[in-house]
Amino acid sequence: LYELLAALPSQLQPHVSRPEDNTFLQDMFGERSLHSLVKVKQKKKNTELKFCLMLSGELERKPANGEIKELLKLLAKPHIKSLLTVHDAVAQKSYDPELPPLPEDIDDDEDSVKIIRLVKNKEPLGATIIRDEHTGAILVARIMRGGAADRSGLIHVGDELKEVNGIPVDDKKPEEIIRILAQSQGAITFKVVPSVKEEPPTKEPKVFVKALFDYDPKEDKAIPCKEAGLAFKKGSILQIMSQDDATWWQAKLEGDANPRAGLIPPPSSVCRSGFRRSFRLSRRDKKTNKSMYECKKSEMYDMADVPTYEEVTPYRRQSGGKHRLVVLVGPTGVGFNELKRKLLITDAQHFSVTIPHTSRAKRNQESDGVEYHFISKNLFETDIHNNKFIEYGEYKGNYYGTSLDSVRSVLSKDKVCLLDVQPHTIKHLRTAEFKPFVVFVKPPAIERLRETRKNARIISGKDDKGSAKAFTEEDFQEMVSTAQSMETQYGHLFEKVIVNDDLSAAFSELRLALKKIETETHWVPVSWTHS
Ligand SMILES: Nc1ncnc2c1ncn2[C@@H]1O[C@H](COP(=O)(O)OP(=O)(O)OP(=O)(O)O)[C@@H](O)[C@H]1O
Repeated sequence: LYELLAALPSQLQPHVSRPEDNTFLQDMFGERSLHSLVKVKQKKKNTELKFCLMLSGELERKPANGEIKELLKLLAKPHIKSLLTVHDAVAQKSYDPELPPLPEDIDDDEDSVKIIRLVKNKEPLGATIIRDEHTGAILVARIMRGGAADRSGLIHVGDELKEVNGIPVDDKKPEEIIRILAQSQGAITFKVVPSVKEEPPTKEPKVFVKALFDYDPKEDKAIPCKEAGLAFKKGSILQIMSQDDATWWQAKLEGDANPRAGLIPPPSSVCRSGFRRSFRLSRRDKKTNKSMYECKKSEMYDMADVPTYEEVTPYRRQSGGKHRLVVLVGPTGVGFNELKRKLLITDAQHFSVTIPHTSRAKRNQESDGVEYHFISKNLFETDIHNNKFIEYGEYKGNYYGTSLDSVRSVLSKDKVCLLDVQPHTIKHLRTAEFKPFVVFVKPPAIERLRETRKNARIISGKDDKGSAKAFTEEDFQEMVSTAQSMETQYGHLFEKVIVNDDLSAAFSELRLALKKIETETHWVPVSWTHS
């Protein structure tokens, strides 16, 4: 290149008619710095560091202007020099894996055989295998989305595995093959007969669900490969990566950097066992459609009733938009009044509570629509009949209740409505209109209740507010056990659990949670955003 550059002006001369062109070419190819650069680059093992040093030399000879000075200063910095030294050291190494030569004994007739070479690091391959019951062939059963096998694009579901690292696998059990794979490091060679049908690459699906139960593949006897399972907790957000297989879905935990999906049980295979409402996983026998797992007859509730997954989507309240209804649930006496009172004191403009209805007669000092909406017994009963109440009850022959309209009235004033209800009413409130944010207020351990509630008083009965008494040991026990059963039965509906141990800590936690749902993006059921 250097010689060519030197020879070019004279070589080109016969083809140039105008003298200016000639001068231009002479100047361009005769330019000293161009020659230096070519010289520098030509030295075969030239490194970036040397290149820069030579460049600096070149630059120093130029008339100094601001930019040249700055460049020289930059190139002289020890950081740049060390960066280049490191670059050179790295660039000279070869990082390609050293692959063993291809096996020579490939049968020419077996034109459908594919030799695949994968380099395995510590991560698993992300594929499962199965023995075909009829042919006895070892087949690739699943490719985990985003795993090493999937990313290679070389292995597909249905491929028949013939050899691993030259070891024939026909006579091996899947477990033995897995052991061979687990022991292999670096390059692994597979000999496979590709499946006839090649799956078209699918786009990454964007379906998110919230898990409504805990799942641990280690405890699940039905999963074909425990390592391929994805453990999650009630409330986890999962991205469903594949539902192609009706017996096992593939999913990733939302926000998890690991690209490899794991197996999760599809909703149809989750059943409830016992009154504890713990979840046991079952697989159904394809022929008899009977559960292969023992879900006793008495435990076989309506499958649709078992909370499994709920499709969710990111949601953010538009500024100035309607607030989500804040629903507090928990055992009586746990501290709703206290928490609501504190919120109302801190910001009465922002928070509000509903005004209940009653059929009892108005007292002198009371006014309609302030303490209560006073209505006749007849009208109260008609309203009950027309499902106007979220909940209602009778006390000393009078009705008391909270109406849906009383909630609407608060929300329409752009205020946050604080409502405490029995947990069984949550499901009626879970609509796009109310988008309830359900907070479970949980009592602390009984020892802490005894300590913190020494001077506390229960306000029993809504009418005679004077009759406040101290908590008894039975009250504490009931509070704890009610909380426990509420959590098992309705836990999947709680978006936030706050333990009311230290009151001010519980209050701060509640305030922060409310602030977050007002201002930040969070997950809500898809159905709430469709209306
Ligand atoms: N974290 C706490 N520490 C100490 N005392 C508390 C705490 N939380 C609430 N209390 C006290 O417990 C008593 C009952 O609280 P509160 O009236 O708020 O309960 P509640 O859940 O609203 O009851 P109800 O369900 O009967 O309306 C009150 O005396 C209150 O001051």
